[in-house]
Amino acid sequence: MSLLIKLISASVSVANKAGSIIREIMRKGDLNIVDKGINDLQTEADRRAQRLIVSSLTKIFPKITIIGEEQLDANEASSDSLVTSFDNSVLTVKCPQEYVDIKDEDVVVWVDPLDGTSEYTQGLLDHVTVLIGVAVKGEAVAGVIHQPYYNYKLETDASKLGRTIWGMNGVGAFGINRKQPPEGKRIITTTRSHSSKAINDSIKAMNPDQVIEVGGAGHKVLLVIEGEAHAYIFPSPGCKKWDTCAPEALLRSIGGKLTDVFGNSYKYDSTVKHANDLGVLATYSAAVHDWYCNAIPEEVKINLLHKSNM
Ligand SMILES: Nc1ncnc2c1ncn2[C@@H]1O[C@H](COP(=O)(O)O)[C@@H](OP(=O)(O)O)[C@H]1O
Ligand SMILES: [Mg+2]
Ligand SMILES: [Mg+2]
Ligand SMILES: [Mg+2]
Repeated sequence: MSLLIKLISASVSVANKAGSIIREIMRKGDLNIVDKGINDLQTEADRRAQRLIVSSLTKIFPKITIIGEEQLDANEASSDSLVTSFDNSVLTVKCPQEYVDIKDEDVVVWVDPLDGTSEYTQGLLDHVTVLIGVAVKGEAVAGVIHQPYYNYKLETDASKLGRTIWGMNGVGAFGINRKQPPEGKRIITTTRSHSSKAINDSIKAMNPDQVIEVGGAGHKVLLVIEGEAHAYIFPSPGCKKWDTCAPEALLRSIGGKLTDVFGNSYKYDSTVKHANDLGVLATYSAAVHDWYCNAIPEEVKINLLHKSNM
């Protein structure tokens, strides 16, 4: 069994339990919110989900570097029992030849225990995802996106609540049906809680038919994959490597693309800067990516570049 398939399989299992914790904390209603900066919230769910994910994956893969969004006291153990099981459906997949021989030290796992925290605290629950991204030699190769409240408005059947999607370069994506967005239209999805003038100016320059403002990098990439939007536009600083690693890998596995505003892929090795200073641009197909890239005003791009060098 290849290391990568085992790692994705374990990530799917632990992401599912992290989702249960996120639902449990919301049900009990004690979110214990702190602001880490300006409009940068953290709840008990972010903390508990990250402890579970990092401790569980570390137990199985002690030599792999794992980087999580939340800065937590390393001495504080997970209060939840660890997940050391493997998701069987992933284990049946054949690892592409190019990844068969990768070593622990080639791998970095990027964990966003709860993406869309702002929306979580406001009760916009289907914006929330758990993101586990796997980078190999600096490249986003596989991603797990768990959406704990998928179907929560439609379903009364608890067994249908939530879904887990995963994808790997050279293998494809599972748990989601890719759909082409409507032809002859331009639908853009973007942030609802971290907007800026640069974002608004860029969207205006794209002359869209519709703009969907929702929370979460993971959630917006799912909208792009399911054909609800043509592109996810965020020409602003604020997103970090744990926001984009899993979404980038998942998108790539189905022929889409996630880059900075210049069209360059981000790197995900353990020494990279965590901030995605040059913004995020994601599209459903690599063929349309350049159009969106070129439509972002030059002034917006230059400003991002200047700020990133400061
Ligand atoms: N200005 C900013 N400050 C802090 N985090 C930001 C940010 N802009 C974007 N992000 C983070 O990027 C992710 C996607 O943002 P958005 O939902 O606004 O599109 C969120 O992840 P988290 O919810 O995991 O923190 C969000 O916090
Ligand atoms: Mg956060
Ligand atoms: Mg996030
Ligand atoms: Mg988060």
